[in-house]
Amino acid sequence: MDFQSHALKCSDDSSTSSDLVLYSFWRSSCSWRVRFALNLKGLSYEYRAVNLGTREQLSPDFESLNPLKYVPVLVDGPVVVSDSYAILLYLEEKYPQKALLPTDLRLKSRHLQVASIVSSSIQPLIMLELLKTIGENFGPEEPLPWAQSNLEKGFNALEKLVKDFSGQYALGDEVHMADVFLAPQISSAIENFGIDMYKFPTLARIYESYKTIPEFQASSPERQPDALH
Ligand SMILES: N[C@@H](CCC(=O)N[C@@H](CS)C(=O)NCC(=O)O)C(=O)O
Repeated sequence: MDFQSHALKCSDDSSTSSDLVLYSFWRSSCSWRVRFALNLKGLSYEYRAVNLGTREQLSPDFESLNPLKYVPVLVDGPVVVSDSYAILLYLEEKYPQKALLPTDLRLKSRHLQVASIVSSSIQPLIMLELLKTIGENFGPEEPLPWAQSNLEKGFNALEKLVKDFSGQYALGDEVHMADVFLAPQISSAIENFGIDMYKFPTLARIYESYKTIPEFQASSPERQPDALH
């Protein structure tokens, strides 16, 4: 794939929302957050698959889009932004329809806290590359309990943070930023790491609600063009 041509195209300033391009990998939970948010905001976008299986993220062309060599990357005309948290804040400001952050500061801060816990204190500790390194250095039986204990530590905190605020979703009856981060992470915890959600009753309950949201369903890994079935 020619990532470079896109990076060059981004220097052209004449963009509209129809210029949105998302660099994504179907199984990436970080990409899933952005797909979910774009769907919630009703924004159409061009999907460009970056195959993490063949390490396409390491190509010089992709590196010119994101020097950290991770998906997701969103390109919006002249703007290139990577990192799901930054992308979410960018989308929120540029496309205020279907707000993902409430105006109430107390609630807003909790949304940011939940999103940040998922993206900084859970997902980086269970990344595939890290688990591979743990397996190679400490034995093949080590990665799974490592991942499970980090997921459970994070979910314990998240359960406490959402329990008294939750409604149909994490922090009320509207799908907001906390949900955009929680839904893919809970799905991955169950599907990839065998986490039993009974210890986290609020998270388990809201996950059942997520599964019925069309925008969440459409953003799921198996519905992406690069999904391997
Ligand atoms: N904090 C970043 C993390 C991005 C990230 O870890 N992406 C993973 C997929 S979920 C990736 O691209 N991994 C490729 C690699 O490890 O080389 C975000 O939220 O977007």
